[in-house]
Amino acid sequence: MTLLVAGTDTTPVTAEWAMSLLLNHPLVLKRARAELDHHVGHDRLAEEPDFVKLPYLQRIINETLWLFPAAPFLVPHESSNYCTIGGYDVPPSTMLIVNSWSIHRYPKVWEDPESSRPERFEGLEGEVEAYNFIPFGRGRRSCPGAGLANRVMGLALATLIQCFEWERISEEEVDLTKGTGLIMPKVKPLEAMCKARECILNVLSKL
Ligand code: HEM
Repeated sequence: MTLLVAGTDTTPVTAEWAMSLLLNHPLVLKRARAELDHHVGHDRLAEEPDFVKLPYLQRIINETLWLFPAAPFLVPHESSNYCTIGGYDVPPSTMLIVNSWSIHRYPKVWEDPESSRPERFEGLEGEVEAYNFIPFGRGRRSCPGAGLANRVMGLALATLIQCFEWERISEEEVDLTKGTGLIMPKVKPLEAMCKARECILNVLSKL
């Protein structure tokens, strides 16, 4: 049951935030498409083994998880012993809630925390754990689906970017207001316009 609840909405919600950010930052979208065109080409869809050659796509995923972590308060934890956190004495059996949203936007740790810049993850591959980046939690109870979620998001975003031209439905930026709920949804579901890319019609017609 936990697997179903934790694994169903989190990934699509994150993909929706990612597409919303890309529509508001067409240059980032253009760069992601150029990376895909260069390393995957126009004769097939991106596959998992391609990911090592697609660092910018991974930075876009990281940036999305960083700005809009699907579980912004992780899952409540409980202290098993006396401990001290940030100078506070915490007795055993205390419910502890970690606010990843605030940690990700903490200006003493992250430069320019409110803006969307996938480039901030450049050079941090494999080191992000040391940089207060905890969209999947940390430690023994961290998300067991992190690897799967990263791969599914990678494949979904790569396919959407590779196969379609994307545009906002108006000049106005996509509304990035976050809604309430355990899994952070958008207040307004994303609406966008897309058109199949000429160069990929051949691949699409064989699906
Ligand atoms: C973007 C996608 C996802 C995000 C952001 C996410 C995030 C999280 C977070 C923050 C936690 C709590 C970690 C903690 O409290 O330290 C968690 C727990 C969990 N997640 Fe995910 N998750 C995602 C996708 C998935 C998927 C695809 C699955 C399974 C197929 C999954 C299964 C679980 C389970 C079973 C737990 C509970 C682990 C435990 O209590 O020991 N998650 N996830």
